Amino acid sequence: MSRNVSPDRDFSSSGPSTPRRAATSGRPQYMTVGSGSTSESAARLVALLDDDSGYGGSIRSGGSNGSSWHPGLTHDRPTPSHTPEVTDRHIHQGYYNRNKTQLLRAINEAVDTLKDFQAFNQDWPAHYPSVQRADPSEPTSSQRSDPRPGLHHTQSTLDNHYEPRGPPPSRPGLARRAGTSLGERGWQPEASSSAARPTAEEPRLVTPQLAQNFLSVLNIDLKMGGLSQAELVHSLEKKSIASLLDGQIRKIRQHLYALRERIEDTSSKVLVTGDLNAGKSTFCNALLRRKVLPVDQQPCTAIFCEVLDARENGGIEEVHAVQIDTQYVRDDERTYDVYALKELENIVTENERYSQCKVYVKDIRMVNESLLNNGDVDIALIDAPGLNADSILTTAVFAKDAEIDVVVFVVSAANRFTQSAKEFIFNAAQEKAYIFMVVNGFDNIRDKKRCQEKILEQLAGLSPATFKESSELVHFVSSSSIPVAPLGGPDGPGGDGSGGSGGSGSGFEVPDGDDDDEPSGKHGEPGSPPGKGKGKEREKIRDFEELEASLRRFVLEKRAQSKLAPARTYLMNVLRDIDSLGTFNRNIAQSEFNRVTEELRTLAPAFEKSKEAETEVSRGTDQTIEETANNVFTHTREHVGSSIARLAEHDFGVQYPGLLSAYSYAEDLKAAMIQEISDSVTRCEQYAREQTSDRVNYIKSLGLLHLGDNYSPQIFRSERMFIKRRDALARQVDFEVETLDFFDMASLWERQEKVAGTGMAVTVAGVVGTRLVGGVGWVDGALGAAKVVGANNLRRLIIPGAILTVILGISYALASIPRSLPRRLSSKLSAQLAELDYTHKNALRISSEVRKALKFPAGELQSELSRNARELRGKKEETSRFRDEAEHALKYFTNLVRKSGRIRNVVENVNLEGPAPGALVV
Ligand SMILES: Nc1nc2c(ncn2[C@@H]2O[C@H](COP(=O)(O)OP(=O)(O)OP(=O)(O)O)[C@@H](O)[C@H]2O)c(=O)[nH]1
Repeated sequence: MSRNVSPDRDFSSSGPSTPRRAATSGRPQYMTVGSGSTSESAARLVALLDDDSGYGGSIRSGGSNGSSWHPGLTHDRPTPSHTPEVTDRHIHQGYYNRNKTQLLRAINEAVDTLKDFQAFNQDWPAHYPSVQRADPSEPTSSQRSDPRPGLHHTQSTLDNHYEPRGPPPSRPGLARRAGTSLGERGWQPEASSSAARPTAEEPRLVTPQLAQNFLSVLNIDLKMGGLSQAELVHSLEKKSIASLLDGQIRKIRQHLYALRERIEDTSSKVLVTGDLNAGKSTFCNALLRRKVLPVDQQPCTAIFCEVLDARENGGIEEVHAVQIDTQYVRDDERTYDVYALKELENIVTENERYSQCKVYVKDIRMVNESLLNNGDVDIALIDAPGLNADSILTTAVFAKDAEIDVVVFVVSAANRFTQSAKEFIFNAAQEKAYIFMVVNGFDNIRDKKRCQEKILEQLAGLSPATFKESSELVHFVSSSSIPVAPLGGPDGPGGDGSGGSGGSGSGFEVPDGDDDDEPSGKHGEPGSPPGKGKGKEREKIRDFEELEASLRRFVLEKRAQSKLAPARTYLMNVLRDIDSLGTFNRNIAQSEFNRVTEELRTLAPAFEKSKEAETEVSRGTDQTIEETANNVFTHTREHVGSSIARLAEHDFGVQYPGLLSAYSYAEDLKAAMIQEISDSVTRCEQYAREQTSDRVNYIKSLGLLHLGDNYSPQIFRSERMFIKRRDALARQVDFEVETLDFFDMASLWERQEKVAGTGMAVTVAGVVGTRLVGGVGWVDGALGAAKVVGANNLRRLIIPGAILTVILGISYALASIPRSLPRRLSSKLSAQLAELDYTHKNALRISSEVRKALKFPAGELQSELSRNARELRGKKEETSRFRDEAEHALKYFTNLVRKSGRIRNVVENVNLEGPAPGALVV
């Protein structure tokens, strides 16, 4: 094994770990390892450094003596030539830009759509699907509540003829917004703006299985009080759901903004990770062609080091060490400590104080060569600590970060995949699918073919996708073979040349030319033939350049996937959810529109009919009331009047006990007469009751006719009529039985005349003969008798006759008490009743009670009908409003579905795959 160095480089003066400075010239120094001749790339790099890089100008041009490092990064760098690789990159970039533009446009449209949706959701709370509860028979809260709260109040009874009815029959619900079953069980829509309305039947829409997949990003996360989401959706007010949905949409919008920002960000992050001491830092330095990160044979990198273009830091090269638990903000110096680049070595071991450091360095390479700043995308390299039990988790988390576009895994060719490496790759492969593999230290391997086979064999199991693309993604290189400029520049103070294991000491370090496959680490051993070493060296550099080209392609391609794919996926989810929710709501709006339109079709005539019924019933009941009251009035007058009139003839069944008890007889008779009058009134009342009951039933029948089952009048109790305003005849009638009442003077007088005539006739009969017989009246008889008997005889007859007459009269009067007393009493009673206006008053009382009794159901029916008409009017107006709303919602959601579909088509057509990695390289 020999170490061959370029003859024009002086490296003998210092060992590999000693900082080197060009001994003889001021121009950038470098060392090369190998056959002794400069490799093509190294030569190009040297030429570049000498002529173009702005390292302070070429020493040949006699400019600066090169004592200071002036990476003229602010100078224009030459436009790269259109090599196939560049063309490939441009094509990739073209794909990327087109996809990026399409996605950005789609994001903006989606954001606008979501904003609209939020606004619409305020007016028309969107329906949100929920899984129906297990027991459909269980009433919903809305079903539990009375659909007619207004009817629950106790109706104050105006009259005690009526009893409050039982619970009202259920009335058809008012117009409500409810979805229509779309088929399968499991889902049901919720009412929206009609949130307070009862939802008698909540249709199911899709199966619970589908429900789980229904919404992904618009899914409202409801985790409260141990209730399931479905239960919560049920228990929450529709407005609450709408506001939760609003919150969710806001979050989605924010996420879309973040994605948009990330898409617009032209930088890309590459995480370089791998086993301890696998050569990660060496690899990063090789990519940068500058010894930026400290390299040590002992594990040294303890924190994440992100290498960024110094232009992002105002062109200043420095290290920002970010303290643990601090969020790095470049513009806020409080979030980090500033160090010079050369101090990086001390910082990277500092994992007690710092969590990461940002290393701002100037790019020394041409646009077409640089990975860091290649003209298309600014790449930030992140050198991770070597994997071990402690760091594996942190690195895995880091690798999963959405900001990481590409994971480069550095594996030692000699050690192959360790357990930590396997674990990491296996996990990262789930996330990233492709991992860029750098099998480093390949120069140390003697049986390269076997090593390659072994590595690929292991990789096949760890990341099949990467294995499949291994020609593009797996590279066997020797990072330490790549010439790197020292930290301070090729001739700067930091150029210690330790980047290559066999670094020789000039400002630019070219590692040793190990041409042996032995895993020996014996770099730079002298003795190898110079030609062989040179060829091998060139080969290593070529291998590395191929790696760089692949990595650039991979970064560009993966950037598309890592930046655009999450946006695309998320956007697709958002749009799918908008579509699902839009379709769900559109269908509900459609069915609601159909339902309310149909409802309106029947409501209009029902409303007209209700108005007609109101008038008709009003007229009908008024007439009935009047007729019935008049009928009862007339009946009462007639009946009571005739009872009074027939009092004298009425057999009250009161026995005349004789003269001695005549007075009590008279009292009994009087009471019986009063009773009879009262009875006649009672009969009239009974008649009135019957008439009223009949008419109440008639009114009820009218109610049933017009209101159907919705009509539930109070129960009429006819026996409760006339309770308050009873007839109080006994108390009103006030007359004493007088002696004269026992004698009917008129009839008595008439009778006496008859008796006197008879006596005279008897007296003179024998005298005057038959002449007297034909006499009609006692006066005639007397005159006749006077003529016959003669005046003297007659005078003698008068006294006994008169006595006889008186006796007869008295005895007659006494005997006729049972006949004359009723007459007398009845006429006295009649007179008093007439004075009291008894008949009329009772007729009025009874008929007015009838009127009142009938007015209640009539009024009740009337108010029911008015309420019904009012309700129908309200329902009609409300239904019209719902129809307008539903129509508006239908239009909105139809548009929403159409729009989300259109945006989705655009997003779907964003093909992130592009051409296969390297496919375009001819
Ligand atoms: N022969 C040979 N040695 C290498 C190669 N790459 C790195 N080395 C050496 O391997 C040792 C470790 O290199 P580093 O770059 O520090 O490794 P690392 O993975 O960054 O180490 P940690 O971050 O501390 O885990 C150094 O001595 C390097 O010179 C290579 O390709 N070939």
